[in-house]
Amino acid sequence: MKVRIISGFLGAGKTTFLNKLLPELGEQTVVIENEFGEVSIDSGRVKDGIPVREIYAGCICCSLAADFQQALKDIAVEQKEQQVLIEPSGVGRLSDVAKACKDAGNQAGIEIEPLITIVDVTAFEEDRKQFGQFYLDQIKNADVIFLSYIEELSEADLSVRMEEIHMLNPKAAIYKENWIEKDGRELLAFLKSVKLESRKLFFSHAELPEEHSFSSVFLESNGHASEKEIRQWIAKWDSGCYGTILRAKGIILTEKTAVAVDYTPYHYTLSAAEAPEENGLVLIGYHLDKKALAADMERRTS
Ligand SMILES: Nc1nc2c(ncn2[C@@H]2O[C@H](COP(=O)(O)OP(=O)(O)OP(=O)(O)O)[C@@H](O)[C@H]2O)c(=O)[nH]1
Repeated sequence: MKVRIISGFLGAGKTTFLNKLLPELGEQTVVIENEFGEVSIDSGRVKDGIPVREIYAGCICCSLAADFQQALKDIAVEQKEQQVLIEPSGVGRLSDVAKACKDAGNQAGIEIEPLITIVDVTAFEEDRKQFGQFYLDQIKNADVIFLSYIEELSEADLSVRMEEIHMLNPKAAIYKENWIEKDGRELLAFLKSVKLESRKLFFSHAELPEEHSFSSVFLESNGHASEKEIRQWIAKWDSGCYGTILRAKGIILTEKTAVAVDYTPYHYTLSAAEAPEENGLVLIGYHLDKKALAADMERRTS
């Protein structure tokens, strides 16, 4: 059974990348979605028809490692030919996820494909500064690196970023084009062209400094919000008055339709969506003032 891990920090583009690859991987593919938050949003974003196992409310690299290994072993027992795509939470350590796969694989005949990391080049400098080795674990342990939001950097800035990333992990193959514009066939061809030397995982065992400990909250919206109100929430998140919000996603019902919210401090989009099962947003960050966030949302939805 082949296993592919698609890692990357919060909002880097993991689910988008996974959805490009899926049509190329044949029918016997299973996705394992790991969400740090207590509500699983990404399982609903995976292409229709693909079985998804959800492991949420923690990370498969630490608190949920045992559940994760069991899920892998179960899949291996059910059908040996399957491929598994794993999307760890954006705040997981790739070294530990890969080790958990390796340990499960020793018992269940699992073959680990090149480890993929997606890096948002516009967020790289700031995230590296804030989260240090914890953040760099994903980059240092990647076999293949895809860069997102490259269209937002000048050529000169992009080549500086690429060089920095290369220096951090000289063995990784870096895909130099804008992968978001490519189809899955091309991305898979690149992945297959990567020649793997023996893989040695780098364990920094980096913990986040206490003041940066991540937490999450699900904000349920009981009524209808307007797009204007959603933009006002986002302006408040950006102001830092509720703590540091690093990621928000989910679907909010409006009077006429529903709006998918996709937020990081560097980019956000609001787009039309189908009515959701859960009318609300998952927020991940640190120093979150959860009470004030919930009160603000309640006050504004009617
Ligand atoms: N313009 C642009 N948008 C991108 C790029 N990469 C990702 N996105 C967008 O970024 C948003 C977040 O992408 P996701 O695929 O949900 O990111 P993720 O890493 O799965 O997010 P989490 O699992 O929540 O950490 C989506 O709206 C993507 O379309 C890129 O290179 N360029």
